[in-house]
Amino acid sequence: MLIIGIAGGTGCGKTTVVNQILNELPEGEVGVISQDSYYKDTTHLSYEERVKINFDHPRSIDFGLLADHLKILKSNKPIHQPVYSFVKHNRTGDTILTHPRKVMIVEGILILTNPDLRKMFDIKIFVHADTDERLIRRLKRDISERGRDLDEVLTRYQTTLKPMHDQFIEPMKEYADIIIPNNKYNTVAIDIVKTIINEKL
Ligand SMILES: Nc1ncnc2c1ncn2[C@@H]1O[C@H](COP(=O)(O)OP(=O)(O)O)[C@@H](O)[C@H]1O
Ligand SMILES: Nc1ccn([C@@H]2O[C@H](COP(=O)(O)O)[C@@H](O)[C@H]2O)c(=O)n1
Repeated sequence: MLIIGIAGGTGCGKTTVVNQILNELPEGEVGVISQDSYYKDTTHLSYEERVKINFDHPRSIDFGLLADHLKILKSNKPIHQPVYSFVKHNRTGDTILTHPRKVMIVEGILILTNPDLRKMFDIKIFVHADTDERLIRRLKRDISERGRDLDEVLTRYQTTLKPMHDQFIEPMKEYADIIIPNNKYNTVAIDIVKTIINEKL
């Protein structure tokens, strides 16, 4: 199994890059795990308490469970990937049965901050988009898809998102094997990653 880690700040285009990679590759050969599925279970907290969580700090992620799941997949067994709700700020209680594939892609803002995970990735990719571009994309996406308003996104951006990005996410470029510039759609970089994957399939 080839495990590819794709990191980068919120709105840089990780999910889009993953979908572009999957597009045209043989169905059922490449699997995806999202770090978002591994936000810690916060059922014991009220909604008001959950809203205040710093979701851009590594401690918000259950990296132990994520690493365990990757090990299980590596041993050719399926996992139950939790489903996360950005509206409820919590896991839904549902899971998605995720089967091992020849290539597994793990994507998320903080996945390169965890040394155990870093060791498991055969290829580490960092997707870069400029800060203003990411904020614009995030604003549009969170308002249209994640049930947020302008004030919520901007307040979260100023209080946690930007400081956490500068402290934890941007420095992870150092560990990347490949950095994909993604201010514009980058078909050349996507084709290179697809070629690497096709060699493995
Ligand atoms: N290269 C790009 N140019 C313009 N818009 C993009 C680009 N990549 C992604 N987007 C858009 O930006 C938003 C955030 O992208 P997404 O892939 O969800 O980012 P991430 O997963 O890194 O948070 C989405 O609405 C997506 O359509
Ligand atoms: N309940 C939550 C959980 C996370 N976030 C934000 O999601 C971002 C990471 O997801 P991407 O798809 O953008 O990579 C992260 O910056 C968190 O702030 C949230 O808003 N609410």
